[in-house]
Amino acid sequence: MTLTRFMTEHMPHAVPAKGNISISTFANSASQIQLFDSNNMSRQAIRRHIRQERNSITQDEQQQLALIASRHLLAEIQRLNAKRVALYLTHDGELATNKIIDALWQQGVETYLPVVHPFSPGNLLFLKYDKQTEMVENQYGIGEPKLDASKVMPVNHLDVIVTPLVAFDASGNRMGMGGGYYDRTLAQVVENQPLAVGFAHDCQQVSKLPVEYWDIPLPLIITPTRRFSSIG
Ligand SMILES: Nc1nc2c(c(=O)[nH]1)N(C=O)[C@@H](CNc1ccc(C(=O)N[C@@H](CCC(=O)O)C(=O)O)cc1)CN2
Ligand SMILES: Nc1ncnc2c1ncn2[C@@H]1O[C@H](COP(=O)(O)OP(=O)(O)OP(=O)(O)O)[C@@H](O)[C@H]1O
Repeated sequence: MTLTRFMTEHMPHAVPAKGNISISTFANSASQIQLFDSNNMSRQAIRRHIRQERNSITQDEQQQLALIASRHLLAEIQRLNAKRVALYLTHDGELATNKIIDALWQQGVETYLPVVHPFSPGNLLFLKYDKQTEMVENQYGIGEPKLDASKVMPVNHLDVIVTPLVAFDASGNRMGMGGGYYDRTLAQVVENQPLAVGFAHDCQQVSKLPVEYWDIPLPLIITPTRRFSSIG
């Protein structure tokens, strides 16, 4: 299917939501999703439960879901005319990014990956990632570009940060792996430059996340079936 035809057939249908968040369901998607009731649960308990859920998705399903979600994400990136996009390499059952990375390379969009900062604890650097990039494993066993100062892109020069997460809610609240890495990164963002886009499985949505003062809500979240947006 061509991308144009795909986009015409899969334009989301907006449904009014609480507050200023609009939730759209992509065409051909199941409209009823059973939300995990996270009320009164600790952050740690929610994290443990959702990590188990996303790790129980089979490899086949994961690839199918990632293909669908990647098409939606690619459409957003094209709509924004983004030239520099930070992504992540899939870990611990996260929605796979390999297809979207390939598509962006084909289109000449620059891609970047997070690198755990070597001496500033809890912080990330974003390094250019292409076919030639020399990779190493970080302390969590996730591949990252070998440190090279000439490959570092300051956060405010990125157009989009595709943000990994463990759990989210319909208000755009996000909870990650617990290191505060993306909280610190997103704290540097001014007026959605770059735009932080959550990318996650539907099963990672919970009814309501406990929010801490340092948590920064995501303006846009894409799942295989839905788009949660506070930016139109
Ligand atoms: N794919 C991906 N890359 C990413 C992140 C992410 O969430 N996903 N990060 C987002 O911040 C940063 C790394 N943060 C991480 C924090 C904890 C664990 C983790 O697996 N923790 C283990 C305990 C490991 C230990 O104690 O040494 C665990 O909780 O089981 C992984 C990544 C940067 N890169
Ligand atoms: N902007 C910030 N500046 C300093 N410390 C922060 C900031 N944001 C978060 N932290 C600290 O990071 C720790 C982990 O936060 P939290 O559990 O919300 O991480 P997370 O969102 O799950 O992880 P990640 O952002 O890496 O995916 C907290 O103890 C918090 O105090």
